[in-house]
Amino acid sequence: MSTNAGGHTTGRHGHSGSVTWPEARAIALRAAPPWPVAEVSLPMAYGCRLARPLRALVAVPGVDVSAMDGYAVAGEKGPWQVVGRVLAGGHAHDEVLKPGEAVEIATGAQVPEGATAVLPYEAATVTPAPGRSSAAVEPPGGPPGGSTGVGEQPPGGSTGPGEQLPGGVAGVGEQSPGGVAGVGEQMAGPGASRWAGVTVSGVVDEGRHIRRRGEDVGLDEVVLAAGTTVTPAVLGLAAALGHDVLAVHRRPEVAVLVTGDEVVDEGLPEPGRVRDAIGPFLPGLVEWAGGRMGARLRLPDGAAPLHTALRRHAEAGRRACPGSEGGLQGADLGGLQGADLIVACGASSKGPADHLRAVLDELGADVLVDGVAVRPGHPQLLARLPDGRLVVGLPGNPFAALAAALTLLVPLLRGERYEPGERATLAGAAKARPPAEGCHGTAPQRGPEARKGHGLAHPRDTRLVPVRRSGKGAVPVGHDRPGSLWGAALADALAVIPPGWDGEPVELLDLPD
Ligand SMILES: Nc1nc2c(c(=O)[nH]1)N[C@H]1C(S)=C(S)[C@@H](COP(=O)(O)OP(=O)(O)OC[C@H]3O[C@@H](n4cnc5c(N)ncnc54)[C@H](O)[C@@H]3O)O[C@H]1N2
Ligand code: MOO
Repeated sequence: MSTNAGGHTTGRHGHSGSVTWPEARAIALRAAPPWPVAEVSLPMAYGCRLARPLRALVAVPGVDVSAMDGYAVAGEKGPWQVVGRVLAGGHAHDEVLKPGEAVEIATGAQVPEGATAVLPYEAATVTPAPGRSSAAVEPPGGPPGGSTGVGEQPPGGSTGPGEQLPGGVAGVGEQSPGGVAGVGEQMAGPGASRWAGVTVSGVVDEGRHIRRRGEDVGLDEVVLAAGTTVTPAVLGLAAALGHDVLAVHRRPEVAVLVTGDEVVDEGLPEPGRVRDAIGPFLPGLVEWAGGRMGARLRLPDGAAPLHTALRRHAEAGRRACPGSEGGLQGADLGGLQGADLIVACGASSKGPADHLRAVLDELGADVLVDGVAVRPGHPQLLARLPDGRLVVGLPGNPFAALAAALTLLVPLLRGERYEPGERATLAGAAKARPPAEGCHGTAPQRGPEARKGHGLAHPRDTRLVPVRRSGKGAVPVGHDRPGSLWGAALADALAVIPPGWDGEPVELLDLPD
């Protein structure tokens, strides 16, 4: 037996056959398989982890483009003769720009070969052709409602030759929304006569406001490592780099078996019945931990229904393997055919209706965790079926089930992405209910130790205590009986209190928000 950094002993401990809480979590992490890889469309990849590094299928930008609305000019000194216009998404200017020439250009439009820099409208002085009105250089159809075309008189003043247009008033980009200059319009060639004699001047630095091909991302450059979680930004980046599908470890699908003849799914439970309080919290927890919620089946008490459901799942798994034929029809599989992992709620303890352990044995499962020295949640199970699929057994008491899910299920679903929680001091520990004698805890400690809050500790078992983070540390919220989720609903974390805890900072396990 050894002691880890959190002060827990590791190895078999506490209840017969059970392992310590840190060891149970470590076993689950070791058991987490790399979930199957699939090529999925971008929206489907959201929340999954990349199975392969993300490479750029195209350079970004793909060609040299303008970073500003203005004029692409050739040669370092103006004035430049305007010879056309290029819009984003339109035709490129098909001639090499000669020194002394310029094209009006939109942000994102391809910069013509030969261009030295882009002169933004704000820095440009446009001079109409001598003896021609500004209308002569208007784009076809004239400027859109109120905006000023190149060389047109700006509001509130006359535009004499050489006068600078007000920044942003005239612009290719402004004309497009008005439908004046269609996307792709290019005024080189015959249309260039409209520009005859129009010049533009200003001061440019070589290369200024030109985004060069591959400047953001080079062709074939690796931008993200395998294992990266696909966030909204990753989806946008992948699209920008030319991807329509991504190879991801698809999110494991979790099927849930809810046992218990006394458990009802809706309405007011009659005396002797209880509402299912575990089924409702699992979908959110599974999604939060990176899984996908699959089928939920209600099973009557008894070994046979549990045996049948798990055996069918194993057969469904074999059918799902490439090359396997025959077997059960989809309708017979009870919705378990897609599941990578099964969670069984209840039936994990030692009562006459608690058959999970025996059924797993009958099915030849390898039981990896059979009870954990933790309160609440000690009758929790982790087993691997002969086909490799994992079964997590959660206790029937709802808060115990939540604590067990955070112990085994979340590490299994997160795998390599799992990170232990931060450490925090425990404040106001007196609010927490000291563990009661018996199966759910031990007698509270008395004296100065208890006043420091050490009464929360159990001599042999870890305790998981609902807390809320505050400026003064984590504050136990109370209401933490195994059968009630009240405390967990008030809390934002479970404090992990090691056996024999003496007041040092404790790990906080996040609760799903
Ligand atoms: N002789 C022993 N008895 C018990 C032990 C033990 O070690 N020895 N452990 C106790 C602890 S701790 C727990 S937790 C429970 C776990 O029991 P099971 O996992 O077998 O679950 P059940 O017996 O079916 O139910 C326990 C309790 O929870 C209620 N329940 C069950 N399912 C749900 C649900 N989906 N939603 C809400 N409530 C549910 C059920 O009605 C029972 O009250 O065993 C102790 N006994
Ligand atoms: O799992 Mo039980 O207390 O530990 O409710």
